[in-house]
Amino acid sequence: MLCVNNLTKTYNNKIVAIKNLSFSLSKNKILGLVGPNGSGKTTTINSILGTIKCSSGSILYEDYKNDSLEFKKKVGYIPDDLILPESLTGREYIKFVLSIYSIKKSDKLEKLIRLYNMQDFLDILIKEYSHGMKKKIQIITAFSLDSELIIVDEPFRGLDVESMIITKQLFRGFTESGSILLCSHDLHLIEELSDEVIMLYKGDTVAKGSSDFLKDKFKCDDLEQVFMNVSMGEERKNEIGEIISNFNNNA
Ligand SMILES: Nc1ncnc2c1ncn2[C@@H]1O[C@H](COP(=O)(O)OP(=O)(O)OP(=O)(O)O)[C@@H](O)[C@H]1O
Repeated sequence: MLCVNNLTKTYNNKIVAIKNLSFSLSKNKILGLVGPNGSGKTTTINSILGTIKCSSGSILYEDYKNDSLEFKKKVGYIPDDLILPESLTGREYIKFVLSIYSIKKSDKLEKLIRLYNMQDFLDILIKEYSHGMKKKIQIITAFSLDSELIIVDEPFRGLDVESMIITKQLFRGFTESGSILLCSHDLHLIEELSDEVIMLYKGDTVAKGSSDFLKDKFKCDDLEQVFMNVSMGEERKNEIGEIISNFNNNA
């Protein structure tokens, strides 16, 4: 189980990017992390991964701190950015990452390659890949490792319809033994996949619970409406409504 307790991060410019965030993510669950631009999602992910130091709070996976080797073995990550070594082929890249984790042979790898239909592209340089192919290589690599929890940031961006369907099924299948922290601006996907959702706004946790709980609590039909409720004031909602309704008028 991942336990984040009172996570706070203040950057050097005094911006408090995340305030007292607490949650736990247990095995077999998908937790959706959402919020407008600048609400603290990346800060949260980077703090969990230990790539930035939090100002206060604690982050544990089981009993392991996030700077431990055990934590890094158990917690995987698929970033939103397509930062990949462009001068390697897909096969070389996967082999390189597996070697970092001392994995000589992954039974899952061949299945994942076939799942994403990437067998004919593995010996091509990554710089020649399309956006979606890069994303697929990131997903294939991450799911080839022995991680128990995978943090995924906008995993569907750039994927074609078939790959999106496959990825959703892969995520659900993965939770038979593991867990996923899913960060996305796509609230329909978040609602479809997540057991629990955390909504951030300017670093604060403004909503937390299952989609059904949140829809009930805020008397909304879907998570987009909940999001509008918790991350926009009435004034902003009215302003948007007014601009849209007058958009095609010359007035
Ligand atoms: N390295 C940094 N130094 C100073 N301030 C930062 C730094 N990184 C982020 N911030 C600030 O922290 C706040 C949260 O940023 P963060 O990147 O975590 O948001 P986010 O929810 O991931 O946004 P987005 O949806 O745009 O990716 C913002 O106000 C941002 O300007």
